[in-house]
Amino acid sequence: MASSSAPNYHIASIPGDGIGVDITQAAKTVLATLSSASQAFTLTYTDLDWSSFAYLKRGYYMPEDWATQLRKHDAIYFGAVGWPSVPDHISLWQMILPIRQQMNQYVNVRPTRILAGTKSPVAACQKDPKLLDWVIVRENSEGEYAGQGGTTHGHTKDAIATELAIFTYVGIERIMRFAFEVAKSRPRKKLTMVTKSNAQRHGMVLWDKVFYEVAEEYKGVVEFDKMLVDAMTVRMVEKPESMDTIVATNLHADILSDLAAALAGSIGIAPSSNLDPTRKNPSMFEPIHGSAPDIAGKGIANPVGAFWSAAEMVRWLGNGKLDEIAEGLMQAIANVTVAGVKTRDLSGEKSTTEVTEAVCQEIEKLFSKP
Ligand SMILES: NC(=O)c1ccc[n+]([C@@H]2O[C@H](COP(=O)([O-])OP(=O)(O)OC[C@H]3O[C@@H](n4cnc5c(N)ncnc54)[C@H](O)[C@@H]3O)[C@@H](O)[C@H]2O)c1
Ligand SMILES: O=C(O)C[C@@H](O)C(=O)O
Ligand SMILES: [K+]
Ligand SMILES: [Mn+2]
Repeated sequence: MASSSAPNYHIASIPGDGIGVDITQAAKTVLATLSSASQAFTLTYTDLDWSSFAYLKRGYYMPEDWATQLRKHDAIYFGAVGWPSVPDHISLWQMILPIRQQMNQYVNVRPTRILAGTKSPVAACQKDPKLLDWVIVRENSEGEYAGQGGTTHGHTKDAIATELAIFTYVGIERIMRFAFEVAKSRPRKKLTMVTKSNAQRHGMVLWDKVFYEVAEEYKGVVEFDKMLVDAMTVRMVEKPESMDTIVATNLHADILSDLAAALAGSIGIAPSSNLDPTRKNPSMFEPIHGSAPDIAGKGIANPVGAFWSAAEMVRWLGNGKLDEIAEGLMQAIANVTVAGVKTRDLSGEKSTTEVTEAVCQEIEKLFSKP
């Protein structure tokens, strides 16, 4: 039992589809152990069956009052959405993207580093895993994800379809400011801005301009530079140590964060925090990966990205008061990977459940009082 002074948080749990269900279950098990072992917080869940399965059965992902329901919670824990029997743009636009937009989660923080006991495909990082330690700050509300565009004559060969990339001064300024603050809070105090302003001459030019305006305020405090997104992929592979915090548009950061995860060893370890920095709406925590239909139901999904996301949720909820508890969970994960208890994507042979149990045991050891 947690001590009576421990804060209780209300969590909306949305496992979603495929391995989203397995890894959410695993994360809840680990969070329950963290709660009882640390006695520092408790969680109360609302389990929401918003999924592609439910959509196929009843015709909608989320009920009409979904936003009101979510706003009753302190945070949202999300698994993944998407299933082959529903077009991917339907599942994304009926669940994850409206949540990110309407909950004002305009920042998506995606840290990447090489976990102890795991191997990067980058040769230099195999010798020195510390070379790769990044935080990608993804703009989470605009760009190609603004939802503007349309199709006419869609049923004929005269079809026309547009996808408008939207960039606003306000949207760019707030993400740049957030990214500079992240960079400033980290030991290396370094920010790399990713762009494509050579080809995209309107939105991306505004993106660059606002970046340099905000940068003026951080001169001498944060070191900063600019990369075109195509060259960025090369730099990530060849000079990982030359970067620390990275800020990129919604689409660019979506792509770069999958690459970052693969360079760190596996897509299965990477977390993300969809944040409303104003704290007026619940923020949402989820691994960056999807529902992985190819391995769903096999019990082999790597739960580490879900655990790391859970650690970030605890950190966010505590707002400075639960950092040590979140670090404890990260330490428990590292102890487990170092011991070789890993899923197949990390060249191990353990199941989701075995990794989960091992992390719970480590949590209990770390927090047990002498
Ligand atoms: N935020 C989200 O919910 C989200 C994110 C990405 C993709 N999706 C959706 O998920 C579905 C599948 O997309 P996809 O295949 O492009 O991407 P994916 O991330 O689901 O899978 C890509 C590859 O990585 C592997 N993988 C992913 N997570 C893993 C884990 N935890 N452990 C071990 N292996 C893992 C998968 O087996 C697959 O081979 C689509 O419907 C897509 O729209 C949703
Ligand atoms: O944002 C997206 O495009 C969905 C998914 O790929 C993600 O990274 O969350
Ligand atoms: K996800
Ligand atoms: Mn993605």
